[in-house]
Amino acid sequence: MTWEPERLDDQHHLTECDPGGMLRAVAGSAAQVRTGHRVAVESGVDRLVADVRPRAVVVVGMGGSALAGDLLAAVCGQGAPIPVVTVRSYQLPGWVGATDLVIAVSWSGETGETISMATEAVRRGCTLLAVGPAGSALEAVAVQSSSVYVPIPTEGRPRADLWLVTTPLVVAASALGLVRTEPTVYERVARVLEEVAHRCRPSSDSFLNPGKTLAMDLAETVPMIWGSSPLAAAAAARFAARLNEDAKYPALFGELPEAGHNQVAVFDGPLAERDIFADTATRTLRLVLLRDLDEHPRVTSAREAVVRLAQDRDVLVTELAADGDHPLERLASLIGPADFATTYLALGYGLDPTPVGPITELRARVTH
Ligand SMILES: O=P(O)(O)OC[C@H]1O[C@](O)(CO)[C@@H](O)[C@@H]1O
Repeated sequence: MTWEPERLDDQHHLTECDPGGMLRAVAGSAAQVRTGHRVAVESGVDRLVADVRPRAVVVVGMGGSALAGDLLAAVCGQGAPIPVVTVRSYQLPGWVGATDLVIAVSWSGETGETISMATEAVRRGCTLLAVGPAGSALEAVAVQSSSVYVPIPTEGRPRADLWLVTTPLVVAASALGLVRTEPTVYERVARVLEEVAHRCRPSSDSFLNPGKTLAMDLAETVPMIWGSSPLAAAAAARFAARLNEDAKYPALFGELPEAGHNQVAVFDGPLAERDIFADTATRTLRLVLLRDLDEHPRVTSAREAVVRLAQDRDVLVTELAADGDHPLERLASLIGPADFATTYLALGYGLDPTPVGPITELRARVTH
C-alpha cells in the first residue's frame, strides 16, 4: 500500500477506487441537514420536547450515531442548564430515571446496544425520542411505548450520514431551550457544507483543494488531532474516527488544555523523530490543531505555546480554524473539510474508503 499523491487528481482513479460513492456521500452533507430538519419537524419533535422539562438529556447510540450525541453536547455548550451526555453501552447508568429524556439514535435501527438501552429507558419510565430508519427494531420500541420516532431516510454508510442523524437532535435541544436556533440556522449550516463541498470537489486540483491538501498533510504521518474547545474536540474525535474507517489509519485525538498534560509528551518520542535526509517519506508525528473561535483565553495561550513547542522540535503542524457564528456552523466548518480529507487520504493510498472489514467481521463474530 503506497501513498501516491497524483492519484488525487486522476479523475478515473477517484471514480474507480470509490465504488461505494463515499466522495459523493460527503458532498451530500448539506442535503442531510435540510432533510434531518424537515423530518424532525414533521415528526413533531419540537412540539414533544417543548412539553418536557428533563433533568438530563441522555443520548444513547454507538459509533457514528453516538457521535451525534457528542455534537449535540458541543452545540449546547458548557453553559447548558442541564447535562447532555452520551452513553455507548448496553446499559443505562443507574442515575437515569423517569425525569430524563433519552434520545436513542441508530442509523440502521438495529444495533443491539442501542435497542437494549432504548428498551431499558422505556422500562424506567424515561421520555424516549428515537431516530432511525422506518421499519426498524428501534421504531418498534418507540411505537410500542408511544414515543416520538423520527424516521430518517438513510443511505450509504452510517458515518456518511452524520448530519442526518445529528440535526433532529439539535431540533429537539432547540425546543428544550438548550441551544439558540433562529430559523435560518439550518440553512446557514447547509450553505457552509455546500461551500466546503464545492471547494473540495474531486475536479478541483490538489493545490487549490483544501480536502486534498489536508490529505497530503496527513499522508505518511501519525496524526494527533486536538481541539481547542469542547466543540473543536468533538470535531477532532469525528476526524479520528473517519481516519480509522475511511483510510484505515491510526489517529489520536484530544482537547486542550488536557492534551497538554499527557499527549504533548509524544513530541519527545520516537514517532516525532524525522529523518529529513531520507529518500522516501518516513512515518512521523503530525499535530493537527482544530481551532475554535470560542476558546478560553488560557487555552489560546496554551495552543500558541504548543505550536512553538512543536516547531522547536521539528514536529509537523497543521492548523484548521473554525468559522461561523452559530456552534453548528463552526462544527460544519471543521468537520466538512476533514470528511473530504479522510476520503482523499484513502484514495491516495489506493484504498476503497467505504468497506470497514474488521468492524463487520467483529460484529458478525460477536453476534454469533
Ligand atoms: O448507527 P447504527 O446503525 O446503530 O450503528 C452504530 C455503529 O455501528 C456500525 O454499524 C459498525 O458496527 C458503525 O458503522 C456505526 O457507526
